[in-house]
Amino acid sequence: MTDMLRHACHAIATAIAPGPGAAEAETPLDPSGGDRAPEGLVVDELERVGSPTVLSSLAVGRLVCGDERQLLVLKHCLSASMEYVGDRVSWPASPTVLRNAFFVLDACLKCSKAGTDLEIASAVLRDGFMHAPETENVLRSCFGRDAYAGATEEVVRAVWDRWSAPGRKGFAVTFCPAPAQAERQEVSDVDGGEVLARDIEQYERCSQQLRDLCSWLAAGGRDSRKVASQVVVLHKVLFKAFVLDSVVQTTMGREIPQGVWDKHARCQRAFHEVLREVETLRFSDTPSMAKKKQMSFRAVLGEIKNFIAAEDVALGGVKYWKDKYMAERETRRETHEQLQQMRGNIRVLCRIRPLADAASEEAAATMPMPGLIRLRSCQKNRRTLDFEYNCCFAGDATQEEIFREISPLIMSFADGYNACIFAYGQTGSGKTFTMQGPKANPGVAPMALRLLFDQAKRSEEAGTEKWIEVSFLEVYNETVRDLLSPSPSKLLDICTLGPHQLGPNADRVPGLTKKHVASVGDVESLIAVGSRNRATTAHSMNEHSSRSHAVLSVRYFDVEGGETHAPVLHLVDLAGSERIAKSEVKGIHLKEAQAINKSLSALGDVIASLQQRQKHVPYRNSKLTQLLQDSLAGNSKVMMVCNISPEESSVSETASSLNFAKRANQVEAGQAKKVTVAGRA
Ligand SMILES: Nc1ncnc2c1ncn2[C@@H]1O[C@H](COP(=O)(O)OP(=O)(O)OP(=O)(O)O)[C@@H](O)[C@H]1O
Repeated sequence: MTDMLRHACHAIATAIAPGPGAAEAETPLDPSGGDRAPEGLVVDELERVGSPTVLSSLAVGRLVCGDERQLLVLKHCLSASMEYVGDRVSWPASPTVLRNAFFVLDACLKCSKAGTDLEIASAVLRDGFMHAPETENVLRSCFGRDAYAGATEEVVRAVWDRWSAPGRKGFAVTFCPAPAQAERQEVSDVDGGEVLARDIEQYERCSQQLRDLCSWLAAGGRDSRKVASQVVVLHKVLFKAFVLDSVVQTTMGREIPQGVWDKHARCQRAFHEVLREVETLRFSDTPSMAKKKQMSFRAVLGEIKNFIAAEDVALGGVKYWKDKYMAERETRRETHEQLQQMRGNIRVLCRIRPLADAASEEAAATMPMPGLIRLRSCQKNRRTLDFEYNCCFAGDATQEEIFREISPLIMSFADGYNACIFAYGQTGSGKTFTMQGPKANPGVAPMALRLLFDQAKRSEEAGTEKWIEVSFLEVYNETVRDLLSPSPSKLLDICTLGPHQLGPNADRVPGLTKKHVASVGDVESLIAVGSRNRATTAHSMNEHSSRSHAVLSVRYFDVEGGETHAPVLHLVDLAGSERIAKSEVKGIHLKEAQAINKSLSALGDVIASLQQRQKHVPYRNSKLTQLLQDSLAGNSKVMMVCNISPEESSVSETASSLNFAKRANQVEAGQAKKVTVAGRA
């Protein structure tokens, strides 16, 4: 065993088996460490050991121990070594990493045991040792050092020749030992304090790593289930570099210079190239793969979020990181959407109502960044709770912005799929405002119908026949009332058949009035009539509190190619849950409040059993769940609008609504199918 190897093994033993006596260990490496997948091992060690010297020594140790699965280990160790060489090891003043990296190559070439090592070395040279400014610098330096004479020099020359082979794009340099001195000087200057120059090198290195990943994917990595973890690792490297940068800039009290912004943009582009590459490899074809990818994003986003939270990255860094977070979040959001569609999840949209009295109170529910709702506790310890959703709106969001998020669902309904949108939330949180809205500022229902009429008009111009029917009912004190009937107090029954037993032509509520509507004006007048008939009352928390759950159902008939599609859209404005002690209701209103809370709790039980995929789902426990069972049991695209109040006095109700929304979002109802009926219902 050479001195160099003894030194390497000693370092490995110290790093891998810390503890009494470890430092004196003479045995180089426990080969059983190789039981894990090579990539995992390197990544783990990189995280845990965190020392480039030890890491490159690890490569040496593994090589000499004759581990059969060395190719990937070598590749990773080499790239890790290069990373550190290019990053912050001031070579050639810190030659250990370099020496070890080349020792690996050298040993591979020299040692011809059964040809394996030679093959590995050739493979590393052929595929693994990619051209990058840093590796080029390393090679250049080797020519100028006596220590790398002999076999290593041959390796270096082999790599060089491969890089400079005719036809190789972007590599027009011819080797000459002299520039090595100049390069060395340049790098020393970088280490001497040229932060920006170092940064550029760092970013370019990251970009190069990303490009290498692309090559790796294209060269066969596509079969590997490790692609996701590779992306995450590189992503982390990239972001750590960015954060370091921001911290340095910020703590130096400087503005982030334009060059750094440009680098960020470059690296981001490189990262997106990799993502596209991953896409073209159809990595997200199956739900399980899509889920993996989504988890990768989540890991990265979590990391960024932590960085943003860190006080170090105050000032200028924060803006940068917020932008970064938003860009990444958008990518993740798209993946998440795809995944949710594949699984038929109940989608969730959260909306914070504006403060009722903004002048005298500070909001306890805020949206510090897109997709994140932060709840500040009113307790003494002032804890905060974070809730993440794909789609959140702060108090200043307009009705149009909310509808923009919902309109794809309405289009899908017009395309033949059942849909259900229900507004959930504490009393006074803005459900009716969101679903119906005042005349001058219409909400989801009027806007959805306007869109449907536009759609119907366009299709009719193209020669297909459409017509729309609406019905409007309420569930009040566990009774069903027809809000469009001339005698709205007449009670109706709900069909007791199970969710999959009811035919597409059948009505869940037989005898319910259905009105054919020809224009938005028709619908608005019907909604006005129904709303007047709806039970509302005033209590301490809302002047016009709805005391019932209201369901506006729209059936959209579409005759196309001899087939009639007649999907149903339910627009549900639930009554608000309330703490009876807080709303101070008595008598009949107390009974109403109890009925509302009971039915909402039945809805909670249904959601919980759907989420846990229980065999029995207790739809029959309330009129509300009996009515919604067709939508919740699958075959319908469902969206929940979770309305929340921002006041500090509502924090516990808000937390419970947000938790409910989380559970609802986890319900996978399965993919909805187009609804076809035999004829006009
Ligand atoms: N986004 C908003 N912008 C402006 N005002 C709003 C908004 N959301 C709600 N409000 C106002 O807050 C009050 C309560 O809203 P709303 O009646 O819609 O609540 P709710 O959740 O339907 O209550 P309940 O369950 O008691 O019926 C209303 O005066 C409404 O105009």
